[in-house]
Amino acid sequence: MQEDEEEYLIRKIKEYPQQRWKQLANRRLQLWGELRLRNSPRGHLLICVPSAGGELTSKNVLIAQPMPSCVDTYPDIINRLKDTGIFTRSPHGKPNHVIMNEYLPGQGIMPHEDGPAYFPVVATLSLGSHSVFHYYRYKPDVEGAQLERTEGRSIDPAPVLTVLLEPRSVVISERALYSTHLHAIREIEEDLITAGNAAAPPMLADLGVPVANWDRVTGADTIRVMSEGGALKRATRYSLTCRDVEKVAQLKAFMKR
Ligand SMILES: O=C(O)CCC(=O)C(=O)O
Ligand SMILES: [Fe+2]
Repeated sequence: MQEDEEEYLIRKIKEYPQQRWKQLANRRLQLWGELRLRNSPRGHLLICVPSAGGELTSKNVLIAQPMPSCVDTYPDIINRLKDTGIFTRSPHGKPNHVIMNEYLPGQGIMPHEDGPAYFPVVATLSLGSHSVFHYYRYKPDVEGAQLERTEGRSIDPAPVLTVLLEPRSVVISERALYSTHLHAIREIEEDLITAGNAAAPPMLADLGVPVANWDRVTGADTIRVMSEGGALKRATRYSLTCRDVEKVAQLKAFMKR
């Protein structure tokens, strides 16, 4: 994505009225697309309703909104993601659901799975600031324990993969990283990097984990910090997480009620 597109998108995201935003403890977000999600105690529960406008129904169901033009007209993120081929096998062949997140420096997102409501591919566009994204795995289940997918399972605190997300970049999570792993952004204001090279890649100084994509970063400052070490201060970051909601069966089931 180009800088002028990034600037435009950030301006549009910030222009949406206050009531479009849902304030969470550690970020705020807007939900867009054909379908909207409601949180449930078991994680993401899919609430499916046809695109009809309007707001909350008596059953506390959020009604869908059409995609905003800044993701499907200019810049045409939806079709550009479609053209990458990553959604070729998804039910609609392209994302139909976008979450816009805003993170201030020091804000992040706890380890979580995006869950089975979506086709297991998510494309995350970063705008305005870098961030550092970690993937985690669960610790092996205790023998004989019958545990739910996510509930009560402990997470191995050592990330299996750590990726530096540059502004205007997109990261795509799929397969095992989508289906069996968790992902998170730590709630810190800067990322301290130790100097690295091909023989010994740069690491996150406090975690001691390598930056997996260190040799693919493009920002001048970021390239310098990867080779010399140093701090990358986080600024306000916007992310667009784009997915295809898979469970059409759930949609039908809901509509019959
Ligand atoms: O903002 C991000 O990069 C990640 C957001 C996320 O994990 C989510 O919306 O499920
Ligand atoms: Fe997520």
